[in-house]
Amino acid sequence: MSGFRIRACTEDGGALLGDSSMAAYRLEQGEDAFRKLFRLYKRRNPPADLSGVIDFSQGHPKVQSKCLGLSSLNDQEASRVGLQPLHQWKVYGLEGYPGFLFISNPFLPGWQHRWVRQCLKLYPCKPNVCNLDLHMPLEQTSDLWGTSQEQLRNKSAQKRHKKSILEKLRWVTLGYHYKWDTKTYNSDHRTPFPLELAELSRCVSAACGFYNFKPEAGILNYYHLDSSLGIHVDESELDHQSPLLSFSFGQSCIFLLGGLNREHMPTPMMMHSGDIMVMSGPSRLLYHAVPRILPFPGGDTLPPCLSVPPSTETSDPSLIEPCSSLDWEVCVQYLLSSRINMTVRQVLEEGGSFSQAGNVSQLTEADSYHYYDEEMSSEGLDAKGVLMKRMKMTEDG
Ligand SMILES: O=C(O)CCC(=O)C(=O)O
Ligand SMILES: [Fe+2]
Repeated sequence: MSGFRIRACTEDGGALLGDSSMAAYRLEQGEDAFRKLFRLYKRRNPPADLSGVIDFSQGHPKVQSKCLGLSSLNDQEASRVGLQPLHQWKVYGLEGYPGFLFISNPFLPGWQHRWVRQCLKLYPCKPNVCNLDLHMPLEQTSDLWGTSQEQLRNKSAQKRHKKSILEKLRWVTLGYHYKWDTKTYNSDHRTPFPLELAELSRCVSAACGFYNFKPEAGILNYYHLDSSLGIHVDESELDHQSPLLSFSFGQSCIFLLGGLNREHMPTPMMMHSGDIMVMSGPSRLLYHAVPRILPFPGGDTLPPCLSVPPSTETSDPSLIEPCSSLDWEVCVQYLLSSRINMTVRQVLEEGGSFSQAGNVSQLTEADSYHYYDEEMSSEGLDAKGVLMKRMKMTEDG
């Protein structure tokens, strides 16, 4: 064990972990700090002490409020994608993480609903790509919403609920489609990036001072209560100067933000429905992971921001249409035990192309996603559709 690991445990770990977590936290030889903390928070029995997990909406000595330049996004642009006026946003930075911004649910009441509906009803449709395409015929994956909606609507009435196909969805890729096996994007595998999601991303990135951000690729992750996302760095994009944006909806999660290597003690934080993270500058290539999904306390309920009815406002119907109450019923049943995350990335540098870059894959372990999902693992595939043989080797990142 290196001296650095011991220091990380006693200094950073002491400040961030609650007492009982600290007792459980002792680095074993050969286990890096990130993996150790990942396993700690992934554990359900006995449940981990969450008192050291930063909740940005509750304040914390390491959290600083940030002011954004108010002229970077006007109220009308913001409202077209369901965002509050910029002066109402609560934006935070985190000590020790320059370039990292956390925006605490800036969505207008009733508007997250439209994004959830897009993620469940629209974005899994062709030509977008999803995990189910890897092991199901096209006829079965072409209309996940259509095949699942009745089953989901009746979910609460059923004693034993048979999983709908929509509940087997684990990821969708948009724009330049990420190839999980080679860990690359390709110029010849690109489909149109959804306009309204591009606009949402442009609004958020401009608000944070990134005026030239080009939303070129999206990875949507669909989590259930037993899902986690393994330790990784998002470095397959050829452009690392642009921010990576991350939007969360539904149940909350613990997100671990680490350093440039896995020996660096990560910081655990909550991500709630509507929260947005921006990883930019020195924080763009940090290790991170989602060890745990946390159902809203009390069970069988949604967080308050999703318990309001969907907004019916139609000021600019062409951008994102309202979520009907019929569609919302299906989304509610889905979200009672799920979290959806959308990440948006710029793939190419300004004026760059794949041929210039050579599109050479950097096959590093760091970049691989090591999902673990109890149900999917029983089907012999992990959430990204990678064979379990590989999963077993890397199970917890
Ligand atoms: O679900 C999250 O919050 C993280 C997703 C993520 O890291 C990714 O898709 O690369
Ligand atoms: Fe990531």
